[in-house]
Order: sequence, then C-alpha cells, then structure tokens
Amino acid sequence: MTTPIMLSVAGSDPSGGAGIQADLKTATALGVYGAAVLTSLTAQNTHGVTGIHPVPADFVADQLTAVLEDLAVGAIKIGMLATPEIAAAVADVLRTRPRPAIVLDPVMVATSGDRLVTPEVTEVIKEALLPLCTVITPNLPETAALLGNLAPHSPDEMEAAAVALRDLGCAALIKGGHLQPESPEPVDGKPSVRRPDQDAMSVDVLADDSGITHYSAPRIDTTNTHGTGCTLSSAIASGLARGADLRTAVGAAKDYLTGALRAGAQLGIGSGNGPVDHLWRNR
Ligand SMILES: Nc1ncnc2c1ncn2[C@@H]1O[C@H](COP(=O)(O)OP(=O)(O)OP(=O)(O)O)[C@@H](O)[C@H]1O
Ligand SMILES: Cc1ncc(COP(=O)(O)O)c(N)n1
Repeated sequence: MTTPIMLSVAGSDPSGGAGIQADLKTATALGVYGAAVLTSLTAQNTHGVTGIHPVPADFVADQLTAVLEDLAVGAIKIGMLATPEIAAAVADVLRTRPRPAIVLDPVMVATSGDRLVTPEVTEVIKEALLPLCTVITPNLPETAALLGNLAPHSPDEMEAAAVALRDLGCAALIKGGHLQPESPEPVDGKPSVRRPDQDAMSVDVLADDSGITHYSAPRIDTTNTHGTGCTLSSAIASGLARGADLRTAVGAAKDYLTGALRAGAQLGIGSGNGPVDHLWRNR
C-alpha cells in the first residue's frame, strides 16, 4: 500500500484551530498522512495573536530538506511565512529539487485582524514562490496585496483577479469568505422582507489552465471561522496527495470545509472566534 502524504509548511497555533494544528487534523480526517515543517511559533487563541517567534530561516530549510529527502510527499501546503528570509529559504529548497503539487496559502492577517507576516513577504511570495506552485489560495485582502489593487467586491471582480494572478505563474483560487452578502433589492421602494443572509452563498473562484470554475456553498451563520483558510488549503493538498486533479480536489475540500464550519457552531472551543470541527465526518 502507498500511503498518501501531505506536508504542511506553516506556523503553530497553540489553540489548535489554525496553522500546523489545523493542517494535521485535516489531513488525518481525510485519510492522509500529515507531516509538518514549522516556520514560526505563535502565541494566539480564539481572540487574537499576542506573540510571534519565527524559526531561523536556515533551520526551516533544514527541516524541509530532511523531510523531502526521506518521505514520498504527494503534496505540500505552504501557510504562514513570517519573514521574507523564511519565504526565500522555502523557495530555495523547492526550486532545487523535484517538486510535488504545492498549494500556497499566502497567509497575511489572522481572522482576529492581527498581522502574522511582515509586509515584505508578499513580494517574495510573488516573485520566488508563486511560480513554483500548483495553486495559490488568497482571500480578498490578500488578493489585493498581491496584485497591488483594490480588493475584489463581486464574483466578476474575483474572476478578473484570479486570471491576473494565474498570469503570474500558477492557478489561483480566490476565496470569497470576506465578500459581503448582497443586501436585498428594495421592492417598489420598500425594503425587502428577506433576511440579508438568507440564501447567501460563499463563493470561491478558480482560474486554471482550462478556464474559470466557481465553487459555491451555503454561507454558514457562525463566528467560528478561525482556521478556515488553513483547513481549505490543507484539504486541497490532501486531495492532490491522493491523486485527485486540481478541480476535483478543490470541490472536495470546499465540501469538507462547509461541513466543518456547520459543525463548528456546536464545538464550543474558546470564547472568541472558535475553530471549525475538523472531525465532523467521524462523529
Ligand atoms: N460563513 C461562511 N460560510 C461558508 N463558507 C465560508 C464562510 N466563511 C468563509 N467560508 C469559506 O471558507 C474558506 C476560507 O475563506 P476566507 O475568505 O474566509 O479565507 P481566509 O480569510 O483565508 O480564512 P481565515 O478566516 O482562516 O483567515 C472559503 O472557501 C470561503 O468560501
Ligand atoms: C499559525 C497560523 N497560521 C495561519 C493563521 C490564519 O488563520 P486564521 O486567519 O483563520 O486565524 C493563523 N491564525 N495562525
């Protein structure tokens, strides 16, 4: 039997909902062996980030080299890269050896609004890392930072941004979690009675070599969204490690995340923005 392996290159979230911890739970829940290269320790919980302790860049490279020299990694997920030196060190290791599929989550700011990486990281991601990757998965503010533009405000603008990012060197999945649900149109000058979030969908837009694909799921009314981006990207990498093509892996990852968001509302971990329930399919 060949065991599929997903390697996460990311930061640690000691509260367990995001970063390496979310990635390993996701891989395990999806039947994939999870390995992990730590790029940073953070002190954080469901309320926010109170400290960041980056791992020295050459030691991140040492960890990555050690894993890739031994394990038959089927896909890599890259998350928080706290400094430009760490981002460059990861790119240097990946550039010089055979690469599996790579999912790049260009983490910049946590759900709490706290910055996780220095602004200079964006340029290294764009110039050195993105061209080595299979797909990049920015949210709307990250898309704006990468393109030096305003954040997309609609699925049409997300399509245009996804194509612009794809032209920089890899497929792009723009996540629409931050898109405000449209307010109902007034009928005959009177406001509609439809609740603003009823029927709202959470839409992500993929641009790859074959064109544009929309991934749409019901928007869950929850504040437990800590780690959604990490969970989605590691679920995509887990699917790729199992041999799925990119479009299939993204669709399966979105289904897994939507279930985890729905079940997370009952999980009750922490008193801030809690995590999603990675084990929802096993309960
Ligand atoms: N309330 C919600 N209901 C359903 N899906 C959601 C909701 N919020 C976010 N998502 C989905 O979660 C994934 C992550 O989206 P988002 O745009 O929030 O990324 P992110 O900002 O990187 O995540 P994070 O909150 O971890 O920082 C996307 O697939 C998005 O569509
Ligand atoms: C170590 C680490 N990596 C990534 C995130 C982003 O996740 P979120 O935006 O959901 O808090 C995080 N909070 N911590």
